Amino acid sequence: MKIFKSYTFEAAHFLPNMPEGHPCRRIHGHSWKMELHFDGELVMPYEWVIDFNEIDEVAMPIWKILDHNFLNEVEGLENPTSEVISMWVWNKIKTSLPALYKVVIFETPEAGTEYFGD
Ligand SMILES: Nc1nc2c(c(=O)[nH]1)N=C([C@H](O)[C@H](O)COP(=O)(O)OP(=O)(O)OP(=O)(O)O)CN2
Ligand SMILES: [Zn+2]
Repeated sequence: MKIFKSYTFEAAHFLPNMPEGHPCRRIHGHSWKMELHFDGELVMPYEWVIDFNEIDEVAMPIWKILDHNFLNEVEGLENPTSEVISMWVWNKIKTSLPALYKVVIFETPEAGTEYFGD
């Protein structure tokens, strides 16, 4: 059984490795979406995989780092592509919630990354 929770956050970034004059090298902002997907058996007698509230307890401290922040100043996000952010989120969550099987980052409604931990 697969379950997920999603979180939106507002954050600014720029991509420092892009060439001079490239629009992504200028500071700009997005309404990002982070999805956390889990895979596991139903736990009885609750008949759920993980309590959504337990996911929140792990995810919210991470969300607080990201929301209304300048991502380039966050340790590990010096080059904050969607790919880097999805790996960063995975590494922060996987130990606490081992059933994590996919992190999805939407940089815009049309573009983003899926990361499965390898
Ligand atoms: N593989 C990646 N490509 C790009 C990333 C990224 O993280 N991974 N990031 C960017 C920029 O940050 C850009 O802000 C977002 O990309 P884009 O989809 O091009 O967004 P736009 O709104 O500018 O695109 P439209 O053409 O208006 O749809 C670029 N590439
Ligand atoms: Zn961007």
